[in-house]
Amino acid sequence: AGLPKPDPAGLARVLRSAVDQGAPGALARIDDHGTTYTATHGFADRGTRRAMAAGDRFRVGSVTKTFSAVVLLQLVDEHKLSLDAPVNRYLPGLLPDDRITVRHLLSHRSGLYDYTNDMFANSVPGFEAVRNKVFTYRELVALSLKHPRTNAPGAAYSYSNTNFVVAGMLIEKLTGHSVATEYRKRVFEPLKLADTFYVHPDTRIPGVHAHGYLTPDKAGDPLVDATDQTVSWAQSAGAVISSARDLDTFYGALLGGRLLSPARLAEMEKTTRVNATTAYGLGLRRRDLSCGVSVYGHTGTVQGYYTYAFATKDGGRRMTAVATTSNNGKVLDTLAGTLESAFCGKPKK
Ligand SMILES: CC1(C)S[C@@H]2[C@H](NC(=O)CCCC[C@H](NC(=O)C[NH3+])C(=O)[O-])C(=O)N2[C@H]1C(=O)[O-]
Repeated sequence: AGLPKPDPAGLARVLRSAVDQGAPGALARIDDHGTTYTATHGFADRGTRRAMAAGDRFRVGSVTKTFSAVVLLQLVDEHKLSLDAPVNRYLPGLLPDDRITVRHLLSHRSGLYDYTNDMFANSVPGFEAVRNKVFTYRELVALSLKHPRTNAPGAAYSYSNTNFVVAGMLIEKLTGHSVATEYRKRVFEPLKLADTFYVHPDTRIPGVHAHGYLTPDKAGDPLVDATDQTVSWAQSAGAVISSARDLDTFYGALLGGRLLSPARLAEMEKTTRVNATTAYGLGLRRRDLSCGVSVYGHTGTVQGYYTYAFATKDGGRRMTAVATTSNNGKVLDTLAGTLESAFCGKPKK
């Protein structure tokens, strides 16, 4: 309440710009206290030229990190895990520093190096080398531990996929189940997220979905259809598949207090400033918009898909926007404009 009305025309303009800047397709959905707005532009499939549909499924990338954080924070609520305990208490000998705590992982303050920096230094060859590979969690952690830590535990924010790979290991160790089972039992089923899946290591997106296209590093080279991949290089850090409707439902339920105790949700929203407009809590980003509104959610970048999925602090208004390319900074920056259209309304004249 008190928010400016959404600006559907502005939302549609942003999607058109994203497509003009190289995304084959784009979609957005706003759920605002019972009213839904959708917008689409371009193609879901360049081969068949099927038009983008607002209900198309897609890979959410690091939006997955909020799902993993929710499961771990539920385990805290169930007294099975302490945020300020050393990770090595639950996974003896895994990390080379007993001072790294669970909270450090979820807030990207552990100092654990992000192995994807090496993996995707050359975007297309890096992707082709792993798109059908299946990694164990320990293999991914080992790739990280080949490098020195980026900071002492808790000393600084430094985003790292490794943190949420370890989070997946914690979920499996503490529950005795796969992350797939825990996501399904604790989030997907209770919220009836019918478009949301964790199919790792299967490479296919179930049901009607948008194709995602990786932009090569060299200008002029053809886009690479990156739709089918294991996402085993990310798993609990990035392998969830969903839809705009389901991500709006998820962040609405999370911020509306349906998934965690008030105390745990408050801990999730306690943030470290990342830059002038962004701060990071526990598996949750806060973005401070031009109209003074702060929204909470996560962004995602996985080969072929950029995602923004954010909500107001009370979860009353949510927006998910997707562009079906990646490795294209102009598209990523342009797509951020959907947040302004959704939560700040028409630009002031
Ligand atoms: C912090 C981010 C941006 S990166 C992190 C995670 N995605 C990855 O780690 C994939 C990185 C390679 C993706 C690839 N890029 C290259 O290959 C570049 N050479 C492309 O664009 O398809 C995710 O998702 N997070 C984003 C987030 O949280 O917003």
